[in-house]
Amino acid sequence: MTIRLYNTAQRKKVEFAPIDPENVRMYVCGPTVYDRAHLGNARPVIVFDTLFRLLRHVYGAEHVTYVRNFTDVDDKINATALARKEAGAEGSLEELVRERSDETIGWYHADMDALGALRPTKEPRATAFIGQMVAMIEALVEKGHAYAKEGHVLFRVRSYEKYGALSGRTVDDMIAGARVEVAPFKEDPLDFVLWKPSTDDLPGWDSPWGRGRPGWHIECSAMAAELLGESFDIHGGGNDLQFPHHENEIAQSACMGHGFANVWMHNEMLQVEGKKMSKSLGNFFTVRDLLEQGVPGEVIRFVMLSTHYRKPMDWTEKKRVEAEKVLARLYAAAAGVKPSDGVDVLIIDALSDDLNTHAALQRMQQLQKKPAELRAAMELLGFGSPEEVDWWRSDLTMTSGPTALGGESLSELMNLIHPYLDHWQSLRDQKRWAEADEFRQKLNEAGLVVQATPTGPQGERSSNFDPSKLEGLL
Ligand SMILES: Nc1ncnc2c1ncn2[C@@H]1O[C@H](COP(=O)(O)OP(=O)(O)OP(=O)(O)O)[C@@H](O)[C@H]1O
Ligand SMILES: [Zn+2]
Repeated sequence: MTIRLYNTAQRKKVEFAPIDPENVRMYVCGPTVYDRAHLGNARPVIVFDTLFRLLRHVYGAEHVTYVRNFTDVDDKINATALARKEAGAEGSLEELVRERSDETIGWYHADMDALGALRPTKEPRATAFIGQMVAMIEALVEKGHAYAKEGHVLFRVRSYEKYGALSGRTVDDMIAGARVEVAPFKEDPLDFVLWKPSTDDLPGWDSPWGRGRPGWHIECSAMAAELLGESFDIHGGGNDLQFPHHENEIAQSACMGHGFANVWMHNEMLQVEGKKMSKSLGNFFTVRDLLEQGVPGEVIRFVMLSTHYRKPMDWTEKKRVEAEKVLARLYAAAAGVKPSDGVDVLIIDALSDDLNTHAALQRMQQLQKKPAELRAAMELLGFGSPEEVDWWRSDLTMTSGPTALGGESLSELMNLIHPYLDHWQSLRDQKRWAEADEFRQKLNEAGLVVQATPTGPQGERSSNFDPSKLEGLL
């Protein structure tokens, strides 16, 4: 099985050959944990989760290490902590910073779990690796690739000849196009911060350059080296990080003599009216907003995977509605069956072609009539099991139309069972519990399993469903 991936650094699809098939290693830039993740932030999570699942399938779950960091050194986290302190919150600033990061990480986990994303093998927090960052910065200074000035340490960009190679731009192009900060402590405007001083009211760590904190870029270089080694297979993130973040990561690590990442992968942006969804533009909604509106995580995942990761995409209501209909049908078809042993080869082929998730989802739909295969495909693609996911039951009740469900059309089936559900509900409304339970038991014997949900009673046919046994019950 050959996996082909588009390597940004080579600007083409390449055959993927891991350094060590016993330990395939991937690093993805994770969130800065200052607030709820917006829907754009979920795109790399879902994309690289799909790649993680493919790699586990091909090389074995035990043979893949996926690291995604939490950036918990950040002025916005500090600002929240300071505001809480000023409002009278108990604890030191460090504790309040920690509290804010913990809180945000908790939200992040809950939200990304709801999207069916597996937790990465390791999720390091930057603050737990300050020692490694300081050591790397010291080595860079020693090698002449960095210099200390006024409590800052800066990376000397022009000391690294290949700077810009990832995005295929020259240093001079980049100066012209970027907002580079000019500062008195910089030799060159392009030089970027490896370490900066902290004032007393900010979190800080002791270092050879005084009390301070690391810059963002060095975090990833240091954590990747520590947890994955000096060379590893895949580095991922959104294409908004390509420059400067990833160029800077490469410069730091290459100047350490590290091989760093072989394949660079970048997801395109989730957009709103042609612009990147982002906190700074204010054109965002959070994953939690959608979940609270009742959009199931599986539906968000499906919509996300419908577009290839290297294409920009929008979230639209139309896509949501369509995805929900399709998925509800697939869940109904896969419910109660055991997954087949293998996963349909066309799904693996599609994913192996630079994550052609669009084709994989289409193939998944073609498997509707082969429930065991369908179920295995849904598992591989990260759609939770029909027994644990329950929204689709009520969804099917609401859907009407020509959808065929095991012979009868869905609307015929709904017409058939509705009077029974209504009768059960009216007994419950009147608190005639014993009768309600007895009635439910009879429905059960006819193969109609009913249960109460916040949106009303739901019925599901079991395999021994026999409509003739319903006759005479009302
Ligand atoms: N609109 C988007 N579409 C796809 N990926 C995005 C989008 N916005 C951010 N990302 C990705 O989300 C991940 C986390 O990024 P980060 O925590 O820096 O985001 P952020 O600073 O909260 O976002 P913003 O860019 O909105 O300020 C990164 O991999 C980044 O590339
Ligand atoms: Zn990074």
